[in-house]
Amino acid sequence: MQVGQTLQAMRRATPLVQCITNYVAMNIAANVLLAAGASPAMVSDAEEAGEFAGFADALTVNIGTLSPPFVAGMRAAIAGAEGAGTPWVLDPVACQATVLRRRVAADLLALKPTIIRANASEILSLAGEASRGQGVDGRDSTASAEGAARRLAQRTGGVVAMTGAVDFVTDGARAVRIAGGSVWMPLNTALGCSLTGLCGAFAAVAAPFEASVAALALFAVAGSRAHGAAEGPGSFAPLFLDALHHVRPEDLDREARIEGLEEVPA
Ligand SMILES: Nc1ncnc2c1ncn2[C@@H]1O[C@H](COP(=O)(O)OP(=O)(O)O)[C@@H](O)[C@H]1O
Ligand SMILES: Cc1ncsc1CCOP(=O)(O)O
Ligand SMILES: [Mg+2]
Repeated sequence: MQVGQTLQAMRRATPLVQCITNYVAMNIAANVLLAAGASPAMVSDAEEAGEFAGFADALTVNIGTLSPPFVAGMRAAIAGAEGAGTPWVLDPVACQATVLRRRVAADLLALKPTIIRANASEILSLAGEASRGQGVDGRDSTASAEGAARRLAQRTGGVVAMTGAVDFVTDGARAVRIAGGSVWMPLNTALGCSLTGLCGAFAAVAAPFEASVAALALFAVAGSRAHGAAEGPGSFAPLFLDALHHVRPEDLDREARIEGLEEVPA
């Protein structure tokens, strides 16, 4: 898969990505998008979110710090994105944890996100299966949730980009696994949320499956590079931002560890 070409297209476009994300992630995700080559804007109030989504290049919706005003903003923005034919990405943070989260995640899922980016525990919950997630932290392996991810993709017609020690991306028929990254990534809060934003940036320039693979591969390669120079989660964070910025398209093609899987009938 031509992930390098997709990275080049994303950087050339510098896509405007509207991120409705949580209070924890706002600053981190904005810096991740800027370092990678996109243009983030954290715009979530219902009074302007729909208007903004009408001209943004992509929208991402994250339920990390849920409240009624956020939900109203999400709904307005998704309507605006759909009206403009703009791709949108759902990040169902901790959707297994509470009644409110399960309900809002199910409501948003019914609006058919272009891409769902989540950890394995969240994917299992969205698919209606038992989840061992602890709050925002995944506690299930992606290997145990590949079937759930495929079923979810088939049900929604979107792409599922599931992350963990090994990532798994599927559109219900095609699937790949992506290796790499660092054990210090889950010890840096909001990196998953930031990756959701990056999926939006790539979805602005590529089809959802290819966009998801490129975004996750860039994270994996940058994470592996930063791991080599870091001493722990603290020193990892700035090195990871630098790596996101410095990975060139040809580096991504060379270093990405993407395993294509056999296609299953949709
Ligand atoms: N044990 C691990 N080893 C390597 N990379 C990991 C590991 N766990 C998560 N990652 C990477 O961290 C990023 C965020 O994924 P994840 O932690 O699953 O999301 P979330 O923060 O939403 O739970 C992804 O790029 C993923 O590949
Ligand atoms: C800690 C926390 N609490 C509510 S949202 C959030 C951030 C979760 O980020 P991620 O899912 O990327 O780990
Ligand atoms: Mg998350």
